[in-house]
Amino acid sequence: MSVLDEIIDGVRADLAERQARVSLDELKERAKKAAPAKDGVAALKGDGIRVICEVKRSSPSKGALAAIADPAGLAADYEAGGAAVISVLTEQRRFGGSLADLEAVRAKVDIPILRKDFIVSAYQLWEARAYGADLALLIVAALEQEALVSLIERAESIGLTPLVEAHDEEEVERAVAAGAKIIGVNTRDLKTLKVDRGNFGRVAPEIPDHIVKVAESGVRGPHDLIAYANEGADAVLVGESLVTGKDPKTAVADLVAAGSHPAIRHGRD
Ligand SMILES: O=P(O)(O)OC[C@@H](O)[C@@H](O)c1c[nH]c2ccccc12
Repeated sequence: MSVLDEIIDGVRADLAERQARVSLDELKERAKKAAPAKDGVAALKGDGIRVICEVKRSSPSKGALAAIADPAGLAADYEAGGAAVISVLTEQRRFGGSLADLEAVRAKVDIPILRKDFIVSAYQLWEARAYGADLALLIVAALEQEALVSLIERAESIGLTPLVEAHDEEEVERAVAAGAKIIGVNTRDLKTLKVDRGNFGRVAPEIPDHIVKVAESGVRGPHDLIAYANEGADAVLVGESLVTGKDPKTAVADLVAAGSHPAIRHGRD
């Protein structure tokens, strides 16, 4: 069984527990009371390279990264540094996240929020909306094509923008065929957990121009952002280097400044 399969088994068990506690109708009621979702595509497209900053306590590959006693405070620092979107990991077993983190971050920041989890059912999309997310991650490798198509449709119908994660050319093809408007290429293989930054440059050319391209994982600082940008990224998703560094606000500001440099735009046009 791959790491991804193991994670999804745990996610399904936790999901069954929540479903037994909170009915879908209750969740829908709560989602109706949430502020309308913000436009995820608009947040990630435009001048400069947009930076998505992640609230991430631990990972299957590295174990504990940072305690993050105050996820909302960290997210506020990200926002102050110029983040375009905050990513909140809500998976509990391997990443140490929760819906409570999502709720706390929502109460503190105004920019769009991505629910980062292993979404396998519409119930989790309703949860995302009910706890204030604007975007939701859908991982191609975790879903049959039919499920991917229907979760993209369902996400959009409730106002969520799906960020569809692919790892290779074949998964990009599936994401495009399923109607993704934003595709993230994860340079970490979720089956082996290895990061190969070169993967973005190989896979990104397969993504049609009208689709927003996000480079995920392995950004240690501005030089990695610039490399991804020169390979066509509209945005980067950064977790570990921000949560393990000393000053997340300055680290984000440095990334945003690097991503605003005119030379990058020039290289891309
Ligand atoms: O911590 P990093 O290397 O900066 O990576 C962030 C993000 O890309 C990574 O957390 C991630 C990408 N796709 C995922 C899917 C599930 C869980 C986590 C992820």
